[in-house]
Amino acid sequence: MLELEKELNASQIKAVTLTDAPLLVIAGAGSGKTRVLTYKVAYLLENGYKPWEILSLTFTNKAAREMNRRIEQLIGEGRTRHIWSGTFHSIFARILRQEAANIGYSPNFTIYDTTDSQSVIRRIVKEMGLDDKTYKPARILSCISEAKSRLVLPDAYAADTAIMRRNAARNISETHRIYKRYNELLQQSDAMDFDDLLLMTFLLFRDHDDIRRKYADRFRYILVDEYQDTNYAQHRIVMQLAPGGCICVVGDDAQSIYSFRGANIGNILSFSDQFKDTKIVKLERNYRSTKNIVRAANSIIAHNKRQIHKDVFSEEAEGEKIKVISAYSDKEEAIIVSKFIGNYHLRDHTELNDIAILYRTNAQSRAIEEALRDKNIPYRIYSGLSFYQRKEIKDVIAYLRLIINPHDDEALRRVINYPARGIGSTTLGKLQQAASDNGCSLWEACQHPTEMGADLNKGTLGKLGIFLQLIDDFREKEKTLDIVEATKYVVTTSGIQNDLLTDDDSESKRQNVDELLASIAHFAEERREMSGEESASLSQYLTEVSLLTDTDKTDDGSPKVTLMTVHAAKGLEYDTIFITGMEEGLFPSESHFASSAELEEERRLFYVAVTRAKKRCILTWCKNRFRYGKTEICDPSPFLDEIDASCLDKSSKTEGAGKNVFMNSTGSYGTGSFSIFGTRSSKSNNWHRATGSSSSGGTVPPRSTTGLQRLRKSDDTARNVDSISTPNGIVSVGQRIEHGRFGEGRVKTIEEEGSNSKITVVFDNVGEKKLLIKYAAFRIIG
Ligand SMILES: Nc1ncnc2c1ncn2[C@@H]1O[C@H](COP(=O)(O)OP(=O)(O)OP(=O)(O)O)[C@@H](O)[C@H]1O
Ligand SMILES: [Mg+2]
Repeated sequence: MLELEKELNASQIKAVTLTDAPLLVIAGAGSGKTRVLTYKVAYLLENGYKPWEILSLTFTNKAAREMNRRIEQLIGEGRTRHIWSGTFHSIFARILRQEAANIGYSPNFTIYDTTDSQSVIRRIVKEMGLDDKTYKPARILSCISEAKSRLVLPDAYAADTAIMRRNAARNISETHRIYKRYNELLQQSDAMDFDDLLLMTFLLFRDHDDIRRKYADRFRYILVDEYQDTNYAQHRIVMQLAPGGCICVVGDDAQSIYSFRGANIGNILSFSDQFKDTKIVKLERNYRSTKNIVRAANSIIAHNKRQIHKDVFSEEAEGEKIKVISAYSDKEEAIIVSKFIGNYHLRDHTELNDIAILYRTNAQSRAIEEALRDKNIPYRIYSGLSFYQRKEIKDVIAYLRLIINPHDDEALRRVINYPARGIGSTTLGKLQQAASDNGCSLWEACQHPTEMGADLNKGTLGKLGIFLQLIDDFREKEKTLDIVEATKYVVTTSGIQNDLLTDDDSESKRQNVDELLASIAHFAEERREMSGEESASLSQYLTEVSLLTDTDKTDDGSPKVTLMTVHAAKGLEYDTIFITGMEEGLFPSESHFASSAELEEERRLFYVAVTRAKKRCILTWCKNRFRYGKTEICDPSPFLDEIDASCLDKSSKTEGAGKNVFMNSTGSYGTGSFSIFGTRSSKSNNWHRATGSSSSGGTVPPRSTTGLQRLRKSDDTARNVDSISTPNGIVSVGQRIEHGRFGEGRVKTIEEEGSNSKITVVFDNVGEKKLLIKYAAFRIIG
């Protein structure tokens, strides 16, 4: 049974229980918006709604999973199984697959990533004889993406004089033609890009009212988190699906940070104009952060002119002041951060999982990673989708994509001659030309090259035939094997395995391919648990991978510091937050010179960063930063001066950092490895195994378990014991000790875990603390 009164305040309860009118919850950071959505879903389920009647749209798929987990804790296991929950993109991909035939696609259409899309544009620019320095793929793709997210189709694009004038001024006046051709080629390849997942859904519902009605009737209630970051297409689809206004959206205009991707703050501001009789609930109490952090955040956002005024307040403790620390260089900045972490972990027993390091750009992570590795501090990194962007992973996935959709030109181009099989670029060029002349996919051109005008010699035709047979064989196998077995078969039979085995430098690539297999197995398992499906399909897996967001990656959950961009941190919370690179031109980024609107967006981003912290926030900047291949002299961020001075720790605002760093001289603690992919990397899984080895640490044992590792593994298993030998003598449960800082206390439990053995002590003055024996400074007093 749900006990709302115990878990929510009055405004939150109102937001949860109000279901007979469109509802807009507009509230500051940490005020419980996501919590309201979670309880609201549980409330709906308790009040007669069926799971499949609820559509819950979140910013990441991980957030959706977490929400479901919490709901099950509240009202019982299995209750969320058939809820439609996930990101806009993943939910609409699912609907589009079901309805694909109505828009000229097959249910197995491919989702092109940015690299695929840019490669198509590159080909079109060449085909049209345009200058590739002016018509840069990234630039053109962003124009197309902007048009799609505003639901502007190629003809309307060409007819829009404002757009055409703007493009002419930028010397890209042919963009509308590229856009048109780009859509044709994607359709021919049975492929959609990310923006198509929204655009096509909109068109599907617009042009097939029966289908729109089917979904609008099915979803009796729609919930959307982070509404301030929806774009126009998403906003319109929501309107198509909720004509009756059975909808609740939550958001914070002060946290709108995706306008560069077409997000429109106006969607939240105009919500009540779009939905008649909208009720608005404001939440103003922040439950996440200390008073000091909330005050600091308020003082930052107050500098923005465009905002809905809110009085956000906290009833938590006053808390620590915010530290501002300057470093000489980015390298020193990273060392300082790592020392602070070591110290917080050892001295204050802050869990590594409760610490996050944020930065404005991914490039900043390198120096920080290095410093953490030096200190043997394990970390996970949410950055880009580096694992799935690796060549060996993309190669395997391209084969998988071809199995599902042989018309996927980009996948075919990638593997037609990998591993090398004598089909060179000249042949590919001829096939491409034939496909282009006949308006068909490359796959079709490969099937009938001669008929389609590709002049290939007999030898080449033979090689091409073998390749086609190989893919056909894979397609057959996929019907009978489960997805892990099917992928293994592809890796061996395609020749990839052999290629990686014969290359001496391929150890890490082989590990990555293993990791891919592990991720597929994990996916299948999760699918079984979550939806009760017997076996997951390859197509489902590929959809999931192509729609992963930065924070969606899972890992083994072992204690690690989290590294990510501020954008990726949206919606998350940690005890301790470091915000690094607080420099003019970096945060705020250079774009802010362009307009005051850009500066305000950067400021909202800073507001998001600070409001992730529950207890502690440390801001760092450096005087010299290595950027764009050279060392630049930096000024501190103007944002630092915008923070209410009473919220800052004055003593920390000093030159250099030495004074603030109180790490022991060796600085190193614990041992072990780190996650390099930020995903389920074999290395991250091995961290526990490596723990307890010599303090030089940091090297990763190979995957196979050697005798030594087995030994370490057993060393690693924690068990409760009555007494343990320590550098301070033998300590037993019940004994009294005196600790250097915490004073006197009684030993409650002892966990033996090799070099990670810990004692839990109930101190007379400071309560219970868990201490790592190897570092704990204490003496036995009775
Ligand atoms: N009534 C409440 N009682 C106890 N804890 C609460 C309450 N409301 C919210 N919280 C807690 O406060 C924290 C912030 O809540 P939540 O993440 O839902 O806020 P939010 O408004 O979604 O924040 P953001 O704007 O960053 O997305 C969470 O840890 C949540 O569990
Ligand atoms: Mg939230």
